[in-house]
Amino acid sequence: MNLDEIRGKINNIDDQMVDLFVERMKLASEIAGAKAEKNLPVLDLKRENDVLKKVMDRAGEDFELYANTLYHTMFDVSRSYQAGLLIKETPLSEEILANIKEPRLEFPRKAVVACQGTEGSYAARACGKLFSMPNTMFFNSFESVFNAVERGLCQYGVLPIENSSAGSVSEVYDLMVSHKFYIVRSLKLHINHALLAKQGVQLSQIKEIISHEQALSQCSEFLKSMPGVKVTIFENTATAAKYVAESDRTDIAAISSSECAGLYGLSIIKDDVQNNQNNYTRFICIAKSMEIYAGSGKISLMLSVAHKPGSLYAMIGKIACQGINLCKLESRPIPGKDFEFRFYFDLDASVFSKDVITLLKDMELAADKFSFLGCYSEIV
Ligand SMILES: O=C(O)C(=O)C[C@]1(C(=O)O)C=C[C@@H](O)C=C1
Repeated sequence: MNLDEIRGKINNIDDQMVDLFVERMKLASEIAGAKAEKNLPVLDLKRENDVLKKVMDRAGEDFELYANTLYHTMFDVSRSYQAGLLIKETPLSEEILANIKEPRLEFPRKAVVACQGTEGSYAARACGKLFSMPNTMFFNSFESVFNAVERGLCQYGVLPIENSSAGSVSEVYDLMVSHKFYIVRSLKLHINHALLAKQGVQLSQIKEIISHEQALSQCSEFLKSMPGVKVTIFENTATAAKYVAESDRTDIAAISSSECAGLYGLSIIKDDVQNNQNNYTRFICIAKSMEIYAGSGKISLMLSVAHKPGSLYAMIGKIACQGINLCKLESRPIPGKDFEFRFYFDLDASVFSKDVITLLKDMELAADKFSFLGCYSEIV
C-alpha cells in the first residue's frame, strides 16, 4: 500500500472512531443523569480500573501502554462532560457569578495603593501605570503590602510576581497562602537597570554594589565582569539608591532605576546593566474583595492535589479538554510536608464564559485545596 492508501484506511477508522466516541459521550451523559438521581459522584475509580484492565488486555502487549494513555484521556473527557452537566453551583461559582452580574466597566483612576520600597522603585512605576492618580503608600516588605490591603488601610497593593529572566518572585508566591486577596489587574513592565553612584564617582572606584536580589540576578553578567566587588542584597532597588545617596562613601553603587538618579541626586555611571535587553517584570494589583472588570481574560488559581500519580495530570487534562491555554504553572513546596507542592495556575480564560465556570467548579471539586485568585486583564 502506498502512503495515500494507508491514510485512506486511517481516515475510515477515524470516521468510525469519532462516531463511536460521540455515541460513548451520549451514554456518558445518560450515566450522568442516572448518577444524579442516585446522588453518586461523577468519578468511579473502580469502574475506570475495570475498563482499563479490559482495554489493556484487549490491546495486547505491544499496545497496552498506548491504550492505557488513550483511555485515561477518554475518562478525563467523559468526566469533564459529565461535570458540566451535573455539577451544581458552589459557593465560589455563586460569588463569581454575582460579581459579574453587573460587570464593572472602568478600572479606578484614583486609589490609595500599597507598594514595597520607596519613591523611584519599580513597583512605584508600576503603580503609576496601573492608576493615573495613585496615592502611593510605601512599605518595607511584601508582607506589609498584603497586610495593608487585607486590613483595609489601602484599597490596592502592587507586587512583583515574575521577571522574564530571573523567574518567579517566590516570596510573593509564598505569601499568597497566608493572605486573603484577589488579583484585579496585572502589568508587564519593561525594566532597565542602571548603576548609580555619587556625583563624580568612576566605575573603577566601586568596591561594593547593592540592590534587591532579583535585580542582582537580572544583572549577573555585569556583576561577573566586576571581580572583587562585594555584592550586597538590599530590600529594594530604590532603597539601595537612597542608601548610596545618604552614605559618605564614594566606593559604593546601587543597581536601580534611572529615575532614582534624578530623585536622589546620584549619577548614572553605567546604564542598561541587565543581562537581557528584553527584561520584563510582571506586577499584580491586589484588592481585598473580588473585583472582576469587563474584558478580563486571565485567571489565576492556587491549588493542591492528592499526592498520588496522575493527580496533576488530571487537573491539567481538565484545562486541555476546554481548549484553554495554561500560560503559567508554578509550584512551591508546602512547608512541613515531605516534598509536596502547591500549584499556581495562570489561564488564558474568562469567567464571563459558562464553560470556564464549569471548569472552575470541576477543578475545585477535584482539588484538595483550591483558591480562585482572580480574573483580570493584563496591561503593558
Ligand atoms: O461508568 C461510569 O460511571 C461513568 O461515568 C463513565 C466513565 C467512562 O467514561 O467510562 C466516566 C467516569 C467514571 O469515573 C467512570 C467511567
